[in-house]
This record gives sequence, structure tokens and C-alpha cells, in this order.
Amino acid sequence: MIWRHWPLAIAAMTEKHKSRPSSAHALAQSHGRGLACRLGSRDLEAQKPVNRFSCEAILPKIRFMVAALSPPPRWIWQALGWPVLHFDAQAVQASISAARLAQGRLLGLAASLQMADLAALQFDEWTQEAVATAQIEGEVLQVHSVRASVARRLGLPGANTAPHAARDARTEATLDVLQAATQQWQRPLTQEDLFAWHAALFPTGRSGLQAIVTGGWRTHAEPMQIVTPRLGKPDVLHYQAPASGDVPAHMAAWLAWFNTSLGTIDGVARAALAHLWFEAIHPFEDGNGRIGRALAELALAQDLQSPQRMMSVSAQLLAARAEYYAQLQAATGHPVLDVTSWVQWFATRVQHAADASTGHIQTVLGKTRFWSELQTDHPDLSAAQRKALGRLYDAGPGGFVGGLSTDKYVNLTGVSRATAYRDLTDLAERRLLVRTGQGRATRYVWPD
Ligand SMILES: Nc1ncnc2c1ncn2[C@@H]1O[C@H](COP(=O)(O)OP(=O)(O)OP(=O)(O)O)[C@@H](O)[C@H]1O
Repeated sequence: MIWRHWPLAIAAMTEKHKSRPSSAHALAQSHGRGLACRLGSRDLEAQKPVNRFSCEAILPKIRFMVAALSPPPRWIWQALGWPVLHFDAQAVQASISAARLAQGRLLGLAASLQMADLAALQFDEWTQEAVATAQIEGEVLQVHSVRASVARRLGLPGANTAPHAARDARTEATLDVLQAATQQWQRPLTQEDLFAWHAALFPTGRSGLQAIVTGGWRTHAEPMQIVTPRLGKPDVLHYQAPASGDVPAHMAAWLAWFNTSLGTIDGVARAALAHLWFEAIHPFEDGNGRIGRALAELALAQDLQSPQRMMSVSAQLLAARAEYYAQLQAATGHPVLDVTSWVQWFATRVQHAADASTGHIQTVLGKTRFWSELQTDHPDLSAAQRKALGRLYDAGPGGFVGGLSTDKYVNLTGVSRATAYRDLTDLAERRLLVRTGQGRATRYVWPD
């Protein structure tokens, strides 16, 4: 039974052999223990006179045989030493430093923002993060409902005050999780927090039409698998998470690490490990991607000691979605605990997220400067001229394709052709725009 992801799908497949996946080592041990028990108690008593070997003597042989018959370990959680993930600190140094530098640039620039601009930046980053984290798994949130909800949550003026029933439930669910994740950066994370996030993400108790366990770890007996379905052929298996029965122990270890690792390793690397480890366990029936990305956000908020959202890592993961899946698969699809490549890759996403935000702030600052210079040097510009210059500015350095024509000016501002001609000539004389071409081909562009 395939969930719904394409091309990658998290699927709870019907188990053919009801054996719980486990490492050869663990399997050998548990089989060994089972046998020791049987031989050691009632059966052993009954066979006492003819039993030529003691349990101790026979156990290593049994273990060896069981291990030899068991499938070889295949997934990261089957590696000996799991769950101690590690990475080559020297190899990740360059990408972590680049991420740190980008974060520093962003924070420095953000500190120079006016309150209103800072709020606008956070508003945009929240919106991007919510839309992107949902879209990674193909869920499309309506941008206008995300923007309205973010504005309300940030307490921005003019925020949507629509009653709860009128709000988009999926948008609210995604934002509830993002908000809860960053808001709780100062206190330890608990299993109950994660359950609450999960319950918030699936308020109807269903994922699509499928009823799922919400607000609790998955319990289904079928293995949790990531597969690519193929028409007429068997699915390609990319990853199999630990059995549901083992999830509580895996998550207890994850939570203990998360709550004690802050400050012991680099914060960006910690966010990378937190996300990867969580995805490797895949503790919920659904929503693991979104909750795992919220956890990475929480780790980054803890690292920066601030709940302020100033960049969107999910937007960068979405922009490189195929790579994101490939990197996860490369890390989880082998019984190897060295996750150096994943940490490097994740750090580069953080760097790009910070750079994108810095670019965004520079645009905002540039626009503020542009308007203030315009106000100082040309206080007598008409409303139509301001409107046209503003639209041209928002269109970016290249301006409108082919430049601003008299007709476009009329369409933008609603003035007559005669006024448009007069306004544009005036802007050219003030050297705010440059006239190019002649006759019907006349256009106005930004000076170089
Ligand atoms: N090979 C892999 N190993 C481990 N995790 C993976 C792998 N490939 C993808 N993932 C993770 O699994 C996530 C999908 O899991 P899941 O469907 O449970 O969560 P979700 O996407 O939040 O839910 P929904 O489908 O309802 O949006 C991906 O977003 C990604 O983070």
C-alpha cells in the first residue's frame, strides 16, 4: 500500500515474512538468547542426562550460524555503533565556516534594519519556510492564506482576523508546527512536544483518506519503507526505517542526544545530524519530513539563541529537492555512521539560505534608500511618476523587458498619453531615467 509520494514514496508495505528487520548482529544475539532460554530452562532440565554440550559451549556456534544466515546489514541504523553518527571535522570545516560567515553577514545586516523592515523580513521568511516545507512533499499551500496566518501570528498590523473556521486547516497545521518548534528553543524538547506537533499537523487524524496514528509514534507491523513505484515491476526499495516496536527506544536516544548536545558540537552540524537521524528513524506514520525540518529549524534557533526566523532552509531544500533526497539516501542507505557528506551538504544549504536572506535585506534596504533619496532630491515628483518609478524599481535591475514605453506608463498610472509623454520627458531631464530609441521605439530605462 503506497502512501502517495512520487517519485519517492514512503510506503507501509505488506510484510511478506513477518520477521522484524534488524541487524545481523542483533538478530544473532536475540536468536541466541531465545535458544539459550529454551535449552537453559524446561527443555534443558528434561534433557539433562543426554545433553553433551553446555549452553555456553554451543551458543557461539549458534550465533555464528544465525548471523551467517541473516541478511547483511543494509541501513544506517543497522551499523555497529548506531546511533553514534560522526563526521570528519576537518572535511566539513570549509562548508561550516562558509555557512557561519553567511549567517554572520545576515545577522549583522538584520541588526541594522528598522523594526518594520525586520518584521517584513521575518514575515517573508516564515511564509517561504511554510510554503516550502509543505511543497517538498508535494503539498501546495495557498500563499495568500499562509501570508494572512503569518501576519496574524507575528501580530502585524492589518493581520487577518478571520475566525478560525475560515482559515485553511493545512496552512494552520504547518505554521503551528513551525511556530511551536522555534518558540520552544529555550527549554528541553520532550516526546510530548513531538506528539503535540504531530497531532497539530494531522488535526483530522488522517493523512489524505488514510486514518493514521496521530500524536504518537507509529505502531504498524509493516516495515516503514521508502520506495519508488515502477509500472509493472517491483518497487525499488531506497530505505527501510527501524521496526515500529523499536521506535520508542530510538526516539528516547534521539531526544537524550538532542537535549544534551547543544554547545558540544557546531550548531549547524548539530542541525544536520538532528534532521538526518530523525529521518532515519522515521518515527511517525506520516509528516516525518515536515517535523524533521522543523527540528532542524529548532536546532538552528537554539544555536543562534533566537526564535526569530530570518532565513528559510526548507526553501533551499525545495530548490534542490532531488539532491536533498539523494543526499538523505546516500547517508541512510548504507550501514555506515560516517555522515560527513551529509553534514557538508546541509551546511551549504544553510549558507545559501542565509545568503538568500541577505540578498533580500539588501533589496529592502536599497528600496528604502531609493525612496528616501528620491524624496530628498525630487520632492516635487507627481504621484504617477512615483508609481511608475516604483514599479520599475521592483522589476529589478533589468527593469521591464524592453524598457518603459509611453503606452506602458499609461497602463501603469492611468494618466493620458499627453501626460505620460510629459512625465517621462521630465524624468529623463532629471536624469532619473535615460531615453533610448526613437519614435514608436522610444523607451525609458535606468541610467547605468
Ligand atoms: N532515503 C531517505 N532516507 C531517509 N529519509 C528520507 C529519504 N528520502 C526522503 N526522506 C525524508 O522523508 C520525508 C518524507 O517522509 P513523510 O512522508 O513521513 O513526511 P512528510 O513529507 O512531512 O509528510 P507528507 O507526505 O504528509 O507531506 C522527506 O521529506 C525526507 O525528509
